[in-house]
Amino acid sequence: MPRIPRIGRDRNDDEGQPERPEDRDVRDAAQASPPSIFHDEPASAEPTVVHPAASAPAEPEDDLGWEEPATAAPEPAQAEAPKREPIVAPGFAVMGAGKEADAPKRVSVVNEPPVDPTDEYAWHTGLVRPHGMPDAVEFIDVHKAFGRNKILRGLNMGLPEGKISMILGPSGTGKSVCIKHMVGLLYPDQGDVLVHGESVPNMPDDDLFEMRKKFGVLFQDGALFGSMNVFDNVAFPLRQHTDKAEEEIVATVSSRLDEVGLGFAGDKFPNELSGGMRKRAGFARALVLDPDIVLFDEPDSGLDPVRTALLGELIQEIHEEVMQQRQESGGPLPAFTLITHDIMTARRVAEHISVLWKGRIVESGPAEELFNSDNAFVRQFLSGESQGPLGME
Ligand SMILES: Nc1ncnc2c1ncn2[C@@H]1O[C@H](COP(=O)(O)OP(=O)(O)OP(=O)(O)O)[C@@H](O)[C@H]1O
Repeated sequence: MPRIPRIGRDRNDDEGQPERPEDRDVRDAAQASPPSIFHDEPASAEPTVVHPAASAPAEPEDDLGWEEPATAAPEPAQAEAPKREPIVAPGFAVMGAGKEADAPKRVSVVNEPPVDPTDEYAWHTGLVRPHGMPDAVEFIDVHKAFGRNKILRGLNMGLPEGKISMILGPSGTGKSVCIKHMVGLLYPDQGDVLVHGESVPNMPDDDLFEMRKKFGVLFQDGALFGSMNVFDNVAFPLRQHTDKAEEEIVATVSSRLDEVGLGFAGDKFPNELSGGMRKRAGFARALVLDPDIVLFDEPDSGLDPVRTALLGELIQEIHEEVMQQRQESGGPLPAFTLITHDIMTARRVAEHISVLWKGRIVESGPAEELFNSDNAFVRQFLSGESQGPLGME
């Protein structure tokens, strides 16, 4: 049985923490990593591998595999007029069926200024707008600190099944920390994280190991193993976590590589690929075990606007495809969750948005409703304005 990393369960500070999985080499990762979780380690940091083709690496061909974008212009957000929900006074009431539904319900006037502008949670209505689907992942009053640095401070958040959702929020607010809680690489100091209704922090190691098979994770830069070619990188979870015959592995990997437009690149090494190609290879690897939940940590970082738009389209296409398969097979509908700072990507791709700030949700709900929110923070963040509650602090 592979060793399950239990990061941050006993200690909260950086000093003296157990060795992080990110720091392990490929062999350790093979033993310790969940099936499709590959840590946020740029290929360039991997040990140098001399490969015939790598001795004089060709300039990465950025355009390989990409077709011309149909258009980079954003789709109209919705066909029908957005449904506006009443806004509640900051810090008081929550509508819908969220965990805060027991809070006193004091519905106030739309655009009411914050009760106390010096209150750092003045804009956190915590409004949970109904999305009509069960949650694949739920954070229930989660608190997490590293030493004195309190990152999650009472986080209540749901990520719906069958949707592409996004967690948006300022830098350093704890978005990546959320991903690590979902897959059991970090544990809450307080509160609970549920995946398909099961508590991750309370899972025995064997169950945790199985639970991780539900996830595919695409970390920034694809986090490919630099010592393996693209084919072997994508085949890695299948070889580690299934008993599939090599013939079946070849068929699965080839089909996943074709899907992401890298059918021709199986024998290339990560250092021969452009950033966009590495991300697509990482995406193919994240999908190879048919996960129920796919997590993308800033998939658009380092990509130009056109490649970003194309990656967004690819995510939508594959989500739709998996939706159809699951509707036919009856399995859980796929929950794709992206962490991004790119508002254009959010406008184009997101069906559900959670805005995270200071360790709590400001508002969450269907994307078109969030883009039409009357909350000044949400409005500022989703329009990228310099004026508003969010400053440089
Ligand atoms: N293992 C750890 N030990 C100590 N501090 C940590 C650890 N992991 C994360 N942090 C801290 O938690 C905070 C939130 O980090 P996180 O990476 O989740 O932010 P983020 O919202 O994803 O930011 P960005 O958008 O810039 O990527 C940061 O201050 C980070 O330094």
